Amino acid sequence: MEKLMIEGGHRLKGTVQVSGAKNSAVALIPAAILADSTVTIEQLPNISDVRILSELLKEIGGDVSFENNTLTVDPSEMIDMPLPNGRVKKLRASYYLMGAMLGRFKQAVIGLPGGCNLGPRPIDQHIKGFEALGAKVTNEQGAIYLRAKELRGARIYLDVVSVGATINIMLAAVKAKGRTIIENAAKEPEIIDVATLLSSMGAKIKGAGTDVIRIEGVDTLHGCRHSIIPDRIEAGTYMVIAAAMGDRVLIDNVIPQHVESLTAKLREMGITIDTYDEQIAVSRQIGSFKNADIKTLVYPGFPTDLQQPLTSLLTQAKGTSIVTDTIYGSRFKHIDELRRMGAEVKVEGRSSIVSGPNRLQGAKVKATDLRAGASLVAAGLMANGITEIMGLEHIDRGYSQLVEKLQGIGAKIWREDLGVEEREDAKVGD
Ligand SMILES: CC(=O)N[C@H]1[C@@H](OP(=O)(O)OP(=O)(O)OC[C@H]2O[C@@H](n3ccc(=O)[nH]c3=O)[C@H](O)[C@@H]2O)O[C@H](CO)[C@@H](O)[C@@H]1O
Ligand SMILES: C=C(OP(=O)(O)O)C(=O)O
Repeated sequence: MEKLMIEGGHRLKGTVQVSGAKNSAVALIPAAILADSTVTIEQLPNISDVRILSELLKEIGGDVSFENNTLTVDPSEMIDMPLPNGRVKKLRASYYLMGAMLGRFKQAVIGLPGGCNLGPRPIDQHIKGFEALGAKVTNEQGAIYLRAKELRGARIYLDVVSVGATINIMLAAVKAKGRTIIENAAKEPEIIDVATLLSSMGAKIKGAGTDVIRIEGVDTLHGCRHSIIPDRIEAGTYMVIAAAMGDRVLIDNVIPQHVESLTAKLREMGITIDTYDEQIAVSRQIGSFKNADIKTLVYPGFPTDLQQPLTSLLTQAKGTSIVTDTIYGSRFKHIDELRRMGAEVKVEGRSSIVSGPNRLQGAKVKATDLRAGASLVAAGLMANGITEIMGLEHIDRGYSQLVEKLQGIGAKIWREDLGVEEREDAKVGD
């Protein structure tokens, strides 16, 4: 077990290469189950969520290899093996095995997912969708059992705009008989990416990226080759870090439109941002920048996944900022840790209220979830002295080569083994 060490206060300069999108990857990989021949996915991020899902596909009989960020899956020998426990609990996106296995085998048993603890994360809309397609769904001892004689297309109106439910219903519906219409669908870029892969496999999908998705079921899906979109949340995290500490940091392999809500907010604060076709340059003129209020919304609104990293930047802004999370009202576990570093932040209901500017001091802190980890990394880079971040396993779920990428732009950051006492503490915290 390791911890992350950061010596803060160093200015950053150079180019950061963004990896493939975690939230696409974790849906594209299960989607391969639906094909009858080899699916190749290129430019995947080398993160633990991807490695765990690859192992899960092996567990159900897939012939899987993951080398040089390219995953090859031959799904032809897969079976409908129950997965009630084990690896499925280590990540959120194992719920996509439900839609994909239901679509292929007409049945599946999948343990309720893990992932970031952001307060309640129900999957009722996924289940509503599966049931509308004709599946019987039960929860038996923490695992979801799905069974269908056949899947028939249906009109499904989502009560809540949900990324996971939209993708899961697409996965279950592409091989159902007849037409499925998903209304009030989520519009995140990752949904378009999954629809692109499925279409390359022979699926008939229209409207991905709008709030009405139409699917005509087909009997078979074939293998294909697909290249994933860049990770807009990883790109956004580096933009925030560059805004705090960057002389000029070029973020390469990004679709600027995907991070527009962040770009607009940073410009409002007085940060200089230049956008190019696939790159964004972020520079901060020496001196203070302005406070800003943030409200997270579904895409194309400000992403909840960037709320936590941005809060660290707001500790350096002049004035009071209010960060309201309308998606996950209790996504504020990073605040206690930021306070340990000297930040003046309080939480009221669904909002955190940040007073700045406030010089942060290095401290021993713990990442409680993935983006809490990102916010602590950002804070550590801004702080005076050394910051030690525990809970690295959360960060490793979503940031490929974090240490190397930050070292590449001049950050003093490294991994260290935990001491005996720290190992014991980490076990107690599990
Ligand atoms: C693997 C993945 O892609 N994770 C992302 C995905 O999570 P995930 O797909 O789990 O998030 P959703 O879009 O489903 O959740 C949005 C909101 O809907 C609620 N909800 C969701 C489903 C449901 O059946 N019932 C329900 O009430 C949730 O509690 C939440 O308040 O989108 C989130 C919101 O952009 C991001 O933070 C996560 O990084
Ligand atoms: C919440 C996140 O991930 P997950 O849904 O996989 O837990 C995230 O990526 O910020």
